[in-house]
Amino acid sequence: MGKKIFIYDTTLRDGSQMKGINFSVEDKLRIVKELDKMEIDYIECGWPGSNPKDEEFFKLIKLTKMNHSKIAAFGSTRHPKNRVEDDVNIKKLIEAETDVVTIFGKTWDLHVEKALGITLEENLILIEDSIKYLKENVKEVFFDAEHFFDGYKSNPEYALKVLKAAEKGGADIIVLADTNGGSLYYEIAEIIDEIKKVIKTPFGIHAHNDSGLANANSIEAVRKGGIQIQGTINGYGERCGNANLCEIIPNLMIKMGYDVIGDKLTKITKLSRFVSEISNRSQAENMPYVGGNAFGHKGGIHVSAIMKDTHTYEHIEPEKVGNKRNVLVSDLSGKSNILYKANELGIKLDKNDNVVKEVIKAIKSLENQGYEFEGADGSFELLLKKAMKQRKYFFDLISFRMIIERTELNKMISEATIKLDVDGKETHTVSEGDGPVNALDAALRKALLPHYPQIKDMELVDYKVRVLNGKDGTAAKVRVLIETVDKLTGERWGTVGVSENIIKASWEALIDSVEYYLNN
Ligand SMILES: CC(=O)SCCNC(=O)CCNC(=O)[C@H](O)C(C)(C)COP(=O)(O)OP(=O)(O)OC[C@H]1O[C@@H](n2cnc3c(N)ncnc32)[C@H](O)[C@@H]1OP(=O)(O)O
Ligand SMILES: CC(=O)C(=O)O
Repeated sequence: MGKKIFIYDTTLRDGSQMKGINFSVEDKLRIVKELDKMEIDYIECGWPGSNPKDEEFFKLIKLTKMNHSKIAAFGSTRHPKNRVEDDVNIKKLIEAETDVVTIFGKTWDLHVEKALGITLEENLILIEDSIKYLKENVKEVFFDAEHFFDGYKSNPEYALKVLKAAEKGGADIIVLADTNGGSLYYEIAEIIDEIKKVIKTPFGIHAHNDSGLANANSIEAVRKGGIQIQGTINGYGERCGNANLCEIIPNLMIKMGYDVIGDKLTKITKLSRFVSEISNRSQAENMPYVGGNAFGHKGGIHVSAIMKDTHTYEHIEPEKVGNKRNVLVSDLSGKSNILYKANELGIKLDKNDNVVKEVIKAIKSLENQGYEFEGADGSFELLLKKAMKQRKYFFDLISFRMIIERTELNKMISEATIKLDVDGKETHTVSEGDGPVNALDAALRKALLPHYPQIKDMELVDYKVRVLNGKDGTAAKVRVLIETVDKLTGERWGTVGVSENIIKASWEALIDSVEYYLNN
């Protein structure tokens, strides 16, 4: 095992400074629990002096037993007008009774003079006395040197004086912050070489991603001897976000051999998705290591090669980070995509098999008409089974009719009437729904339930419509993608329909969804 690098997670503090993220106290407690299970060393949970929610959180977290992680409270150096022992924010930090307190202080002369409006000397004094006072009351105190790299570029002598003041105050770790995220990795390296000549205190980095280099800058700091990386799950954070721990941790462990989170790396994909869910954001599919498409292969040439050796188009085995490989079927597919997907379904096919050629031809032609099979694995499987003459049919549509009515009371009512042939018997049902597709779904279920009672366990969970040729206005073709779940097993499948008529496109996707379920 290599050298230990300490991870300081600030998802709950800097992560929550991202537009659209607003954690409740309960959300924070749930995330802390997961980060602790992942053996994250430090969890910065908020600013006790900032708002009542954070105050309440810090009261509750005291009652929570942690197995690995240390809890950190965040704040600033004392206000220039206050004596340190009278400063409300400093008092609140101490009252939080956390293992660690992290305070940030100004390092850039521009900020000292413009934002704080004090002299450079006064700033050195307030940094040193804030840290010294906290050290008398808290076990570990970290100093975030805000804008350190910009400060160094503006006035290197003063930026180093700030670090010396923090060291004199007794900071346990000095965290060099690239607050505006504008630094390049070689600048980080060059500047760190200079600070090492001046301070002995261990150092870490807090990098923002405004130049797209937060991860590279953090790794560069470690290469230069840094022992702590501050970052967030999924890279959430103010403006363009923070260094992304879901990318940095695998790099440190797999590529560089550091000791970071013990044997928990295989759980990092799950952690990323959990935090996305709690943050009410879709996980970025193309996120390295943990994204849904991080090991997804679409081009036929890629799929052909990974079937021979996965290293041809994968930098690591997906299992190392708890992710998995997936192959997509589209008009960029070759025979290998079809073979791979068939194999996943337990169907053995030969590359020269006519079925493979037939499916490829059908997919390319259907995608040309607007169908998309990447997100419609259920429809793809039906297509494959049809080509193999294995697809079973359970009902035939005779006709359907939709009525959409606006009542005098301004209520919208959707009603669907369906006539089906099921097992040679004509079935006629009517249902109302929240909207036309919901009514169609309800009428279809009503007709099929007496014959196939198992469909009560399937549920539509997502419905997406995309206009394919917008220039045709209301006559444009639309693609409907439906996602359905089996409530008993949790299995999900997607189906697709395309038409100029949104109801017809929905119907196609809907019957594929039911037929997929009944075929399996
Ligand atoms: C780089 C970072 O991400 S730092 C973290 C940023 N996060 C946040 O700001 C979220 C939490 N913040 C808050 O809830 C509020 O801003 C509070 C409670 C901290 C302060 O609120 P207010 O007292 O209303 O002040 P306001 O937000 O308007 O301004 C910040 C004050 O802090 C001062 N300040 C800024 N940095 C520091 C510092 N390092 N040390 C001491 N004081 C500082 C500013 O000069 C300003 O004081 P002034 O009003 O006398 O000019
Ligand atoms: C401390 C912090 O959040 C920053 O400097 O960006």
